[in-house]
Order: sequence, then C-alpha cells, then structure tokens
Amino acid sequence: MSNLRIFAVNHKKISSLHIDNVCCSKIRANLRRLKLHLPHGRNYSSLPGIIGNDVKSLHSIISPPITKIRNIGIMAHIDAGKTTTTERILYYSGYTRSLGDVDDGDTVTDFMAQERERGITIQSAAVTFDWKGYRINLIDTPGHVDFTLEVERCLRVLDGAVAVFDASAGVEAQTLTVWRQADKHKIPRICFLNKMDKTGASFNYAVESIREKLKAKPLLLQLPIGEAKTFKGVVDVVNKEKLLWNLNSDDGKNFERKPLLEVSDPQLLKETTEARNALIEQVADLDDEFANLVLGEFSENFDLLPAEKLQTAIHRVTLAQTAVPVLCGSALKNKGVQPLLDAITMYLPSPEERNYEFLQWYKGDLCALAFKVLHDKQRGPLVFMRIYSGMIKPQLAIHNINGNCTERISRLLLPFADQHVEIPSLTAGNIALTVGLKHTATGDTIVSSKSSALAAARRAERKGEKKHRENNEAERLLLAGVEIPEPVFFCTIEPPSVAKQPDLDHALKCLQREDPSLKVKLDPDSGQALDRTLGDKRHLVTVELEAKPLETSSLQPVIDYAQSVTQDLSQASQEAVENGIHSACLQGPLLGSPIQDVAVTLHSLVIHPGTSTTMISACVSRCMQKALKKADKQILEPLMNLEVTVPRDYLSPVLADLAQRRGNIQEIQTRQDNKVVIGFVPLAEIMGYSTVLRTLTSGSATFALELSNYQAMNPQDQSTLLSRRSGLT
Ligand SMILES: Nc1nc2c(ncn2[C@@H]2O[C@H](COP(=O)(O)OP(=O)(O)OP(=O)(O)O)[C@@H](O)[C@H]2O)c(=O)[nH]1
Repeated sequence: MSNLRIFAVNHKKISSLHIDNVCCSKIRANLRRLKLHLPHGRNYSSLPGIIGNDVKSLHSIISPPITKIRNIGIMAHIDAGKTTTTERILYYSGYTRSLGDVDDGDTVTDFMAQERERGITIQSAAVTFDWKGYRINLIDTPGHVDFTLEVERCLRVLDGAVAVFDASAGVEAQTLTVWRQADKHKIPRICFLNKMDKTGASFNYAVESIREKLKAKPLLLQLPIGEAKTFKGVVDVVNKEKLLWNLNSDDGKNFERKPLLEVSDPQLLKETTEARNALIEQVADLDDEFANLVLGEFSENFDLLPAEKLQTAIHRVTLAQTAVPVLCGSALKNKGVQPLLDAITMYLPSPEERNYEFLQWYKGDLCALAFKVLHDKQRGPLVFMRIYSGMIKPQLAIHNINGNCTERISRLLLPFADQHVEIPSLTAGNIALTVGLKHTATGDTIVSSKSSALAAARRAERKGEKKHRENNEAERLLLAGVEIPEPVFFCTIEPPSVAKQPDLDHALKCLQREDPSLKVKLDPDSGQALDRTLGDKRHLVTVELEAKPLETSSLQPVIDYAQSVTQDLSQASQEAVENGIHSACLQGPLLGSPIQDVAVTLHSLVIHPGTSTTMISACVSRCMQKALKKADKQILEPLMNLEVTVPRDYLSPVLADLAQRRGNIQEIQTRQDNKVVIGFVPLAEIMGYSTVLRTLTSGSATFALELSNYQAMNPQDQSTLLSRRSGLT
C-alpha cells in the first residue's frame, strides 16, 4: 500500500496531466497486481518514474512526444552480453530494483522458462522504460544462429540498434549475420564493446575488427581507462571528460564525471585531444554541413567546437549509416552502461526520423505491424505491435489486412517483460501490447478499417510506383514482410486420446500465430473400410484407378477421370474421391513422406446407394495406397539454396568441404574482400554446418539456406536410407 500512497501524493501535484480517473484506478490496480506477482524473489519497482518523485515520467509514459521515442534492439553474437547489458539498462533506468544475473537464471528479459533452463535468449521480450525524459522501447533479440528468423522479425520494427561485442573477441560470426540483416533493413547502429574487464579485452583489436570485418567506419566516442583487470572507466572524447566508477558502489549507479585537466591528467588529456580532433575530421569527411561549420569557424582550434555541434553531426552520420559510434564498458562489472543509454537517446533516431515510405499512404490513419504474439495463460493472446501511424486505444476495432478480418482490442498494456501496466492510448512510434486480438498473427499489418486500407491502396496506386502496381491490392498495403521459408523438417503429432484433440488443435493454432514458420497440415484419417456395415447401413464402393509418374513437377496429384466415370459423378462424390487421393498422397509408402509428381486416372467408380462420402474417400484412399505400394518409387530429398559469404583466404577449405557434402556450386561472386559461394546442397548434408563453417573459417564466414526444391536421391543413398529406417543397418 505504501506505493499507492506515494502515487496519490504525486498525482495531486500533476495539474497539466490529462489522465482520467479510470486510468488512474487502472494504474493503481496494476500496481497492486505487480506487487502480488514479484517473480523469483526479484524486486521490481511497480511503476518507476511514477513511484518516486519523477512526476514528469508519468506523462511521458502515457504519451511521449514522438521525438523522444527510441525503438531499439540489442544485437550480438551469442554470449557477448546482451542480456547482462539489458539488465543493467533496466536497473539504471529504475525499472528493476536489483541486478539480475544471467548465470543465476534470474533476468527480466529472459523470462521464458526454457530460456532460463538453456541459459540463452530465444524469444524477444519488448521492454519499455524512460531515460532522462526519453521513452526507450527495447527489444532483446536472440543471438543464437538457429534463431535468425526471430532476429529478422524483430529488426523490422526497430529504428535503431546497439551492437554488443565481446571486447576480447571483436566481431564474431553471428554478429556478421545480424549486422548484414541490419544493413538489409537499413537500421542505424551504435557499437558497445562489452567485457572490457575480461582478460584479453582489447579496445583497439575490437575497433579494428569492426573496421575490417564489418567494413564499417568506427567513430570512437570513448576511450577506455585501463583494460582487462585494470579497467575502471571511460573517457568521453566528445566532452573531454573522464567517467570513473566508484569502487565502493558495487552496483555502478554512482560514478563521477570530471573534465580532463592538464594538471591532473596530462597524458590522458593529450590522447583525448588527439582522439577528438581525429573524430572531428572523420565526421567532417562524412557530413558536408559539419565540414562547413568546422572549416568556417573552428578550423584554427577544434577545442573551441561545442560538444553539441559535434553530437548533432554524429547523430546525422549515424542516421545516414555512413559510420558507427563506438562506446565501451563492462556490463557485468557495472561500468559504462549509463553513457550507453545517453548515446542511445542522443545518436539513434526517433521514429519520425526514419523514412518509412508507406506512411504517406495512411495520412495519419492507424497503421501498425504485429511483430510478436505470445500466449498468456490469464490474458490469452498478447500481440506486440509497432505503431507506425495513428493511435491505438482499448475497445478499438481494427482491421487485419493479412487475415482480412476485423476484431477488437480489449486492453492496451505497456510491455514490461512479463509484467504489464494498463494504459489508455498509444500513438505513432510506440510499441503497444494489446489484449483481445484472437486472429492476429505475427507479421500481420493492422489498420483502422477496411475502407482506410482501400484509401491507402488508392493513394499508393496514384503514387504510381511500378512495384506496387504489379502486386495485388492487399499486398501493396502490407508492410515489408519477413520472408517465411518453406518448412523442411516435418513431424507427425497426434493426441493421446480423441478427447485431447481440441486441446492439441488449440495449442497448434497458438503456436502458428506466434511463429508463422510453423505450418500445420491435417492428415485426415483415411479410414479402413471398403465394404462395411455401420449401424444398419451398408457402405460399398468399388474403385479402379491408375497412378503414373507426371512429366512436369507438381506437389499435388493431377487427377483425371475416364469419361464413363464423369457421366454420373455428383459434385459431393467427386470431392470425396479427390480428398481420398490427396490424403493417400500425403503419406507415401516408403518413408511416410508426401508423394509428388503423380498423375491419377480414375477408370471406374461404383457407389452403393446410401454410402457416405467419408466412406468414398476412405475407399479411394485405400485403393490409391495399394497402387502406390505396387508402383516404382523414388525418394526425393530437400535440396537447399546455399549462399556462403567467406573471406578470400578461407575459400578453398569451404569449397573442399562443400564438395564432400554433395554440394553443387553454381557461382562464386566477389563482394568487397569476400567471396560469395552460391550453389545447392542436400539438406541432409548440411546439418550442423554452422559449427563446421565457424571452425573452418575462424568464425569469419556466414551462410544462408533456403529450400530450393526436391531432387531424386541416387539409388545407393536411397537404399542406405531405407535400410537405416527399417533398422537393418
Ligand atoms: N567478464 C565479463 N563477462 C560478462 C560481461 N557481460 C556478460 N558477461 C558474461 O558473459 C556471459 C553471457 O552473457 P549474456 O548476458 O547471457 O549474453 P547474451 O549475449 O545475452 O547471450 P544469449 O542470451 O545466449 O544470446 C555470462 O556468463 C555473463 O556473466 C562483462 O561485461 N564482462
């Protein structure tokens, strides 16, 4: 209750705030809820910025000006320290009251039980917090190579990103992958060289690897004071100040910021002045406006150049992605995280600084992207949305373009890891967490109504962009979607009993909404009956059909009817026949995999009066299965398109390895200092490739895989596979 009292006192002081009583009582109710659900012994401040004396924060939580919003993500190689850095960020911003520790499985963003168990971040959690009057929506992206699609999904909704590096390792393999993904989505970045306290940490080495491996231009905004065991703080190059963390304060909250002086720090001052001059020259090279300023007024003495002018120019250069600001610290040892937060607000763009082309079509109407769906036991599906334009409120009806359906948002929450605070509205630029949307799936575009979508489509059409004209109406309106690759791994699941079928269906539906790369197909039980009496009814079907190979490739069986059959075939019976053929083709006789490239001709069909369509399907399916059993068959295996980007020096071992994997190289391109190997490889040969490639190339290569098609296995491989399957070898 003490929290509520403090809130009430503060609330009296807020004269300019437009929050109605409903909202206040909702927040109070949430505070109560938050207090009751303190997870795992962690301490959470119920609503930081409200509880306490920072009244202004409450206003910014309800409706921050768009210029003060930063939608950012943290991206990195596995184990570089994203989670630890996020924890520190949340702690210093006041969202948590104690420091979480990944090694104890006790962090806010790694909230899924499985993540705790495995100690890696699988699903992104969006967290909202305030820092010095800015609202930061932070999305913790996974760093593991297997979850690249998840990273890509999150990157699309970011306006900026922090790339975290292990300062002892520099640029690692996964950083390369996510860096290229961020390039693809044109996301401005800043770099944080973490683990400066670690044995082997080297600022210069890490900076060099950013230059060499990422081909990026690092802007050194800080220099470390000490390295590895001696690391104790950083120099702010822009302001020529030293930031030292108080050794007596182990949570790193307190640190002192002092100007560098000739008397006390002559050497450090000299190095910093040199670094600042180099920085000014570097930025001037990249930004004409700044170059004019420097050459005009400050060419004689760079020391006179105000820090704000340099910061504004760095912001522009970061936005243009012609260079990346570099900072350093040690998240674990609580050093350097607050300046990182300052840099996020100072250098990364606000939503309105990003040039989202489609915004002009909506003219302020709602346009949002559902980028994540989570299922909460109590609240049902929770949909994380990035609002690009317009506003979202509880009870608002929205139109889902992808699903072509209209549904209602019941509540709007502020995402705070697994704790959420209810709020009355959210405007463009924000990340919203909505409750009540039952049909929206990850990747769907949300607008206010179908007519608003059509109006936007017309505007897009008038704009006359060729690429939009070519697509159909709905597609034109969709925000650039994440390409969902075709599935290559299949499994069959069935409930332990018929009673559990609805639960299984529900679980699969939920999973599909969360992860569109999961595709579920129903394999209808084809039944066993040919001639069967059910109750007092006799079901009898006689069918004669022929299955033969199809010349052209087709995933579905091509069905043909003899003329005598079509004469008296009803629509319902024809559907039943086709269902039967399709269902038989879903499970081939060799491995139970789907059959493709098959043509079926139905020569005769005799249906006893009163036979149900289910029985017709079952009979045709059985007949088809028998035909397939007798036919010659060939196993097809998934063939993947493979693209490996590898530095020249490592090309030979990569090619030699691919040859052993039955790889078929089509082309080798040159991209800067890298070679890009493009070809095909059977999926069976590429399992565990990321580890092998990392070893072969000292972590310098990256690769992308996607299903190309299915190709026939050679007879020897096929018989080995079949023997293995039947347990003979
Ligand atoms: N020495 C040192 N270790 C750190 C630092 N930051 C993180 N670590 C350690 O590095 C390991 C990985 O840290 P995480 O924060 O889980 O890294 P992550 O990048 O989130 O990892 P994933 O969730 O698996 O992608 C843990 O054992 C941390 O304690 C640091 O600044 N210095």
